[in-house]
Amino acid sequence: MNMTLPPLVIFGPSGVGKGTLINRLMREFPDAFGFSVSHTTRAPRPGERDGKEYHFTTPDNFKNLISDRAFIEHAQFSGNFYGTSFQAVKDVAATGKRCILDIDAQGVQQVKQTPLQPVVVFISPPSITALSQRLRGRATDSEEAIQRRLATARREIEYARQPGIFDYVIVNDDLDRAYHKFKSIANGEMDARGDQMPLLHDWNHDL
Ligand SMILES: Nc1ncnc2c1ncn2[C@@H]1O[C@H](COP(=O)(O)OP(=O)(O)OP(=O)(O)O)[C@@H](O)[C@H]1O
Repeated sequence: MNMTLPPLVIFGPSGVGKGTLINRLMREFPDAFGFSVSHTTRAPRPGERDGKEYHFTTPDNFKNLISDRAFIEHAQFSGNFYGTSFQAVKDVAATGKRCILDIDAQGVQQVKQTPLQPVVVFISPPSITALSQRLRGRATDSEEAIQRRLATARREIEYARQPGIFDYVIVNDDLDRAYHKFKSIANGEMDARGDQMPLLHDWNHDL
């Protein structure tokens, strides 16, 4: 059934719970969903295999792929290129799985310009205060990194608020409730429903 479903694009601010929702979906339906293998120009870390964790490539080759329009979306982070190729998404579809793309707002913009017709899901925090608490609760970042993530979050949310960006929004308030909605959208159920975009007007609270 999933062979006919277009790629599922998930985006939302860092710390909102995208990974948590996707991991749960993958655990419940290990055969139904898959991730595409991205290209990168960064060096492989010990244990990483070419074609498994990433397609490792040189900056020159990466630039050639860009000119050949091989990428659905690509971006540069800390001096390295990263990209998702059309071929990588096709490779997932060829296994009979629905491809999940967890990308940022800039990537969403790029994917929406391709003929893939992805289903785009924005994962929203119930409030900015909750988002900042989750980032702190995860305890993976310094205070400076958290402030940077919150600034980026603001841009992601502002992008998502523009008309016509997402097909569904899911407010990740109660995890079980949010997952239930996420699962029905991911499975392409006819009666799947998203949430309303929340106001998120608590930016200026003490975060
Ligand atoms: N509904 C929820 N209620 C409370 N806490 C949650 C909920 N969903 C996720 N969390 C917690 O919030 C933190 C951030 O979640 P997660 O790492 O999945 O976010 P993310 O959107 O994938 O972030 P990043 O983009 O940085 O990878 C984790 O500690 C997770 O356990």
